Amino acid sequence: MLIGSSLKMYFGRARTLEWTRAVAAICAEHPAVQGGVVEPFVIPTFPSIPEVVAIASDARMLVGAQDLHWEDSGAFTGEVSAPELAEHGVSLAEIGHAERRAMFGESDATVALKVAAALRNGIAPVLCIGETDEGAPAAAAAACIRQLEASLALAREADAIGRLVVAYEPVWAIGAPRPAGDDHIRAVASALREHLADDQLDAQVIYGGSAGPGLLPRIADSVDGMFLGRFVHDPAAFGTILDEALALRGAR
Ligand SMILES: O=C[C@H](O)COP(=O)(O)O
Repeated sequence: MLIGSSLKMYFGRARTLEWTRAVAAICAEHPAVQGGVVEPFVIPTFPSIPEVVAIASDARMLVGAQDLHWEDSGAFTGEVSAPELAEHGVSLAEIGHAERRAMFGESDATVALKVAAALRNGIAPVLCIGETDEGAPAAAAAACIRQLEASLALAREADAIGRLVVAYEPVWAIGAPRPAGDDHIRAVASALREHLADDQLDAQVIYGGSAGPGLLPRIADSVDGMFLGRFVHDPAAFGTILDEALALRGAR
């Protein structure tokens, strides 16, 4: 199970490091992490990456970036390349989050460029997809598969291989009081898993969107992990979800 959180732009440097130290301390002691049941990750803002990598690596936590540019170098003021992120020890990069699509004009075309850039640089894309409006699971799954394939178009043309994390995040469930319904998540995540089952990319499907303690046991048969936000701002909640993952492993 891949379980982690994007800190978005919620915290400054001090709180980012405080949160990472607290979660790293939990992970360093937790049998779910140390026993290999859970691979934890954290995705801080760009400037905090080097300090977060230093804290996280001792606790077997992966570190991600919240975005990257699709070119490997050049005159792209304000952007950050995949090769530079890799130099910093970043192994995941969030691509196409709903907030970036809605507020910063990201399209499936730019997402496809970024996914290809991540894969060619050995960084696993955390490719965020999800339907915009609440509706029937079958329609949501169809929309997500269309978005997924559009986002993978260039990687497929390049015959890319590597790890792919698909973060299923229904847009209507992000920043909400509660996650999407269990049956909805299970139906869409299962369809995505089935779609990717024989893929040459090594794909995992994780769920995000107002997720917190209590959700994983209800959807664990359909997902490979969780993409957490506000509901793990208290580090103890991260520990609770690790407990849940461990209990699920024990139950199998
Ligand atoms: O990156 C995480 C997701 O967008 C979910 O955030 P949220 O749990 O705060 O809704």
